[in-house]
Amino acid sequence: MTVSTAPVLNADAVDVVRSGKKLLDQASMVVRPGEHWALLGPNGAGKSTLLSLLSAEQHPTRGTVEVLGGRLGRTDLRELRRRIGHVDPRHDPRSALPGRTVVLTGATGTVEVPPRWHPSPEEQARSERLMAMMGVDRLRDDPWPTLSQGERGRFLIARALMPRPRLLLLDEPAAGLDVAARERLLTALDELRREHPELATVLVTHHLEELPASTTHALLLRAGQVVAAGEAARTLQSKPVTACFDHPIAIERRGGRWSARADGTTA
Ligand SMILES: Nc1ncnc2c1ncn2[C@@H]1O[C@H](COP(=O)(O)OP(=O)(O)OP(=O)(O)O)[C@@H](O)[C@H]1O
Repeated sequence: MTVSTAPVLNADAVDVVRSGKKLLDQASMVVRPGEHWALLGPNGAGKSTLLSLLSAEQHPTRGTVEVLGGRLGRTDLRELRRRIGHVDPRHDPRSALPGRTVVLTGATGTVEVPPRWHPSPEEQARSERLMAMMGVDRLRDDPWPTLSQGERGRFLIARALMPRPRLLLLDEPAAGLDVAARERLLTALDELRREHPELATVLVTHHLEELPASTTHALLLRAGQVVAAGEAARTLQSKPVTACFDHPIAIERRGGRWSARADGTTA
């Protein structure tokens, strides 16, 4: 089997200007199948803005963005969005859907269940498999409002995987999780990446501790500009991270995972 190396994402010299303010300034990023990118930067750096382009929700003001071979501005964004797995922590169904139904809405790309829509037996079976993989099958009947943040996060990853996306975008998936829930989530992401070697992912976070060991690449953003981008082993180093956060930060990598602390402090 030949594995395609054509980029899954290709943003080239992108500017985003809103209300006269440059939110992204000549930002470029290329993501290939099997790569797992971390998108890091301080508050207001432009991470969400970049993610909104990669998820085909916004157009750039200048520059070009290609997602799964479709050029923003020349492609039907709704059709494109259906092919992207997007884990958005703000996902908020209006009705108290059980967790299993929220997963099924990944097949329709909608927040609620469309009228008169019924899942096929294949969709039903896939949703069951994905809930089991994410370790939430025992919570399948629990209504969404009663689920904890960590449980919702895992349901949302299962939901995002329903259309078998080649690209999975994760917006701060570990935010607000306790340490055990975070570790379970990161282990599940490592396993997911092992089981689907062609899947590409982009994970946004403020915290290096929230990066799975399977992270292969990183892009550091500051004030809308790319400070560093490339292989994680080279990019997630004290010097570029210090420049990105404008604060002396020492990075350590142990057992594949990263940690950060203010430089110059004693342990
Ligand atoms: N529509 C808009 N008009 C003007 N400024 C905006 C608009 N949307 C976002 N901004 C500003 O753009 C900057 C980048 O925002 P963005 O949400 O992309 O940053 P972020 O890196 O995701 O931040 P955080 O880590 O705090 O979530 C911020 O200063 C924000 O206030």
